[in-house]
Amino acid sequence: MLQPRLIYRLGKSIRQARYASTTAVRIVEVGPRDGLQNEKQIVPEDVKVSLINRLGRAGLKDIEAGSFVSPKWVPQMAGTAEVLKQIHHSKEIHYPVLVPNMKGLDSLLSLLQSSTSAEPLTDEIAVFTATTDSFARANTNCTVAESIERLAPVVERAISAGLRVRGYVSMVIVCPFEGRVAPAKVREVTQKLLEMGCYEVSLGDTVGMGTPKDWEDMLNDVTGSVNVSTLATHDTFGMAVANVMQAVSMGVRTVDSSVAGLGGCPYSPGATGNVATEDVVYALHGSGYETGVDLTALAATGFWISEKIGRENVSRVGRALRAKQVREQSRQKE
Ligand SMILES: CC(C)(COP(=O)([O-])OP(=O)([O-])OC[C@H]1O[C@@H](n2cnc3c(N)ncnc32)[C@H](O)[C@@H]1OP(=O)([O-])[O-])[C@@H](O)C(=O)NCCC(=O)NCCSC(=O)C[C@@](C)(O)CC(=O)[O-]
Repeated sequence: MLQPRLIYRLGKSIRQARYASTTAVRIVEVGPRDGLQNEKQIVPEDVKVSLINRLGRAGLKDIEAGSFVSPKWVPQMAGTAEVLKQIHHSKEIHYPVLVPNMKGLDSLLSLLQSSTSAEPLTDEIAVFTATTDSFARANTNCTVAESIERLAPVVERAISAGLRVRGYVSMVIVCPFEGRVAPAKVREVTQKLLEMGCYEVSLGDTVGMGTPKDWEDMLNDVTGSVNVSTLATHDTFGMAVANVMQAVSMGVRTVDSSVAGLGGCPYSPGATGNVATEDVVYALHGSGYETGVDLTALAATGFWISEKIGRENVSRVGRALRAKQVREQSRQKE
């Protein structure tokens, strides 16, 4: 049974999601976590730190800094505590970190308690679950129901320690193991995360197969009862920018994306990176929305990190801007 306070909060959120009239869109940059977690090589901590600092200078206000997950499962995220200690903290920026269980929260809270930094190292965690048991098992070694049970006390304790908590639901359109996912399942899991105390829920098309019509149908169902203020859409089939614009046209005002299109999910076969932040920012700015992000500085950061880790920059906008820059430079030399 929902508590009255919660019903009010959900009711307010539905209105926000359905009738959002503001043109401001918040970008949650997930490259340093969702991007780098999937690289074959372990990216050195100083590179992760520089990446986060550069993204902050490009105007991003929410930058996922890493994970407190098991290093046996995702070795690429093992140095997150050091990264949090070394980044240049800005009061205006949130640096959420992924936490899968109480052990992860214990590690984070002891780090926060022992920190002598003037600024808190982070004020936010993100917890994650999925719509299907097959993916939940592959990603976290438990079913969806068990993950909800595992996360509830984590969320409660994080909130009482003064942290805000964001929720993720993976596989909101198609699951690589179980096929098409019913919107009702997305709604059910999203609602559970909100009832637990998550302030917002990110809906992830983790294999990136969804089309704008799939997103419209899913959001129409899910926004019937819960807040969907954010979404993460992977770009495997090249639909991600169109899907973002579909969701924004329906009132969604927070979008997760990854600079240079870095990454993917290590436990989702075939998933490529999240949609590139450069592509989302270009589409939004060109459609009358504001993000506060400096596209030129962001595109330069996309190239910087791609070169550092020897990976192709998959941002179409980043590549087009660079080609334009090269053309202009050679014209000046003539
Ligand atoms: C959840 C577990 C831990 C269960 O994994 P498990 O093996 O069932 O856990 P366990 O409790 O049996 O522990 C196994 C070992 O890991 C250690 N351990 C256990 N927990 C921690 C911890 N927090 N930090 C450090 N160490 C930990 C624990 O101490 C033990 O060490 P041992 O005794 O063998 O030496 C594991 O499955 C895990 O870490 N999974 C995370 C996988 C992951 O990070 N996936 C990527 C993120 S999700 C994603 O990308 C999707 C998203 C969010 O972007 C949205 C979208 O796009 O769809």
